[in-house]
Parts: sequence; C-alpha cells; structure tokens
Amino acid sequence: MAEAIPVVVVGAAGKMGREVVKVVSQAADMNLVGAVERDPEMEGQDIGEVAGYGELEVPLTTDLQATLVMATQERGNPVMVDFTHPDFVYENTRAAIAYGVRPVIGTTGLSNEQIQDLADFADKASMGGAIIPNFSIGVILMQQAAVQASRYFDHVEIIELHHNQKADAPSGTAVKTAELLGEFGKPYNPPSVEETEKMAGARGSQTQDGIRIHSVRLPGLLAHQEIIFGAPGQLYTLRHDTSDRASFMPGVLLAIRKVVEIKNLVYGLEHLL
Ligand SMILES: NC(=O)C1=CN([C@@H]2O[C@H](COP(=O)(O)OP(=O)(O)OC[C@H]3O[C@@H](n4cnc5c(N)ncnc54)[C@H](OP(=O)(O)O)[C@@H]3O)[C@@H](O)[C@H]2O)C=CC1
Ligand SMILES: O=C(O)C1=N[C@H](C(=O)O)C[C@H](O)C1
Repeated sequence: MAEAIPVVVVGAAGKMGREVVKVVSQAADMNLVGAVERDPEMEGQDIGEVAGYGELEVPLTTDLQATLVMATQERGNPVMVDFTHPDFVYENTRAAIAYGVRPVIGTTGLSNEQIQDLADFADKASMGGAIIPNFSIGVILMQQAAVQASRYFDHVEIIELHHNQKADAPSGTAVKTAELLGEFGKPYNPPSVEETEKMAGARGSQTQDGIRIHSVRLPGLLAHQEIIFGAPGQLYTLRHDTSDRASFMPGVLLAIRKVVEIKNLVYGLEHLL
C-alpha cells in the first residue's frame, strides 16, 4: 500500500479549515501532521478539540515554516492545504513550494500575476500544486454549461452571493467563471444605449470582455452564483447554491490525492477531474 499523504492545514481553525481537518483526519490514505493558525493564543491547543471533533493529537501552531519542514520529514509526499485570507495566501504558497510541500490552495483573491508567478515557481521545482477557486463539482458543471452557452449568447452577467464574512469581492468563483467565458475572445454585452451610472457601482464591475459581475454580501447566505445569459425574447439562467461547506470536501480530498501525482501547478478543479 502507498504511503499516507502527510497533510498540513493552514487556517485550520477557520470555517473551511475545520472541515478539512475533519475529512483529512478520517481519510485512510492521509495523515494530518500539522495545523497552522495565526492567533498566538491558539498555540499548542489541539486542533481536534478546537474544531469540536475530540483530540487528534495535532497541536495548533503559528509557525508555518517549521511545520512545512516537519512535514517534509514525514514519510510520503507532503501537501499543504490553505484556507486563510487573500493577504497571506501568496506568501504561504511560495513557502510551501520552496520547502517541497505541494500546495492545495482554496483561498481566493490571488491576482492573475500571482497565480502565474506561483505556477512558474512550481514548474521550476517540478512541483505539483493546485489553486482551486471552488471545490464543488456543481460549480464546475455550471461553468462548463456556461462555456457552452457563451457560444450562442452575446449578453451575460454574473451575480455572486456570499455570507458577509467574506473578505474579497468578486468571489474567486465569479472571477474564474468570467475567465472561462472569455476564452473565446469575444466581446460581451455590446451597448445598445448610452448608460449613465447614477450611483457608482450600480452596474457592477466589468471584465475586459465586458462581462458584468455583481457581488452580494448578506448574513444568511453561504455561497451562491447565478450566470444569466440574455438574448431577444429569452433568458438562460444557471444557478448553483452551496448550503453546507461539506460540499467542498470531496474536491479538497481529490486535489490532495492528485497534486502528489502531477509536476505542475493547475488553476481550477476541472484540471484534476
Ligand atoms: N476554494 C473553495 O472552494 C473555497 C474557498 N474559500 C476561501 O477560503 C478562504 C477562507 O475562508 P473561510 O474558511 O470561510 O474563512 P475563515 O475566516 O473562517 O478562516 C480563515 C482562517 O485562517 C486564519 N488565518 C488567516 N491568516 C492566516 C495566516 N497567515 N496563517 C494562518 N492562519 C491564518 C484565520 O485566522 P483569524 O480569524 O485569526 O484571521 C481563520 O482562522 C477565503 O478566501 C474563501 O474565499 C471558502 C470556501 C470554499
Ligand atoms: O468565501 C467563501 O465562502 C467562498 N469563497 C470561494 C470564492 O470566492 O469563490 C468559493 C465559494 O464561493 C465560497
């Protein structure tokens, strides 16, 4: 039997981190070896106790670098899963690659330049890795349906709706969806009238291809997205709703298993399916 994959979770006590800790600690082919947070008050507390799953004998630490080094000393190819914050994810990912730990990145908010830079860095190190704006299969299927529709519709707007604890806007999912729709290189939403925004932002943000993205933030929401295509006399609406963060976990486990097999860094779960 292959060696278990040593896994470090960064942002382990957060909303997503706790879910990852749970599924990784239950996976027979994975070994949770590290749990990183940034609050020094959490130092030394057992992540299983903090997350409410009972003792896992993995103490929380604020020392990412030491944890990465420790992970490389375990048997098997180590993986770092990051669900932290847009301000820290780039440095965390670079550190993982530098230390020889394959990154699986769920944190959103990386710029295209940062993603390219990380992909180049991983290439040089022949290191597998994944930056995944959305781990749920339903979103990937919605994006594929949208790409199909974009061949026939010239007008499209994206509405993404999230809980109001979300730091970045637009969502990583919406950004990626717009990028996929832009792959044909056609301009969207040709103007039919001269528009005036009476309140700034009323028409949302606009990509280079003319796709509009609108971000809604409310308590009571989790993660939702609508892609609305319009043409004379018809609307085609695609919608995905996340009602539980457990929906992301099969994708996270898949990514952990895949990044130890590949030698480059991919952007999007579709590259691992
Ligand atoms: N790809 C996907 O499918 C999904 C992606 N996400 C993304 O994941 C990210 C996290 O989301 P969520 O779990 O809801 O957020 P939370 O705020 O609940 O969790 C983030 C955790 O990371 C900690 N943290 C922040 N910075 C660091 C750091 N430098 N080192 C270690 N720990 C750190 C936070 O600590 P503190 O509270 O002290 O700041 C917090 O405990 C977001 O970018 C979100 O968009 C979310 C869901 C699905
Ligand atoms: O912050 C979240 O919650 C989510 N973030 C990701 C994003 O920005 O697309 C994925 C999902 O929408 C949940």
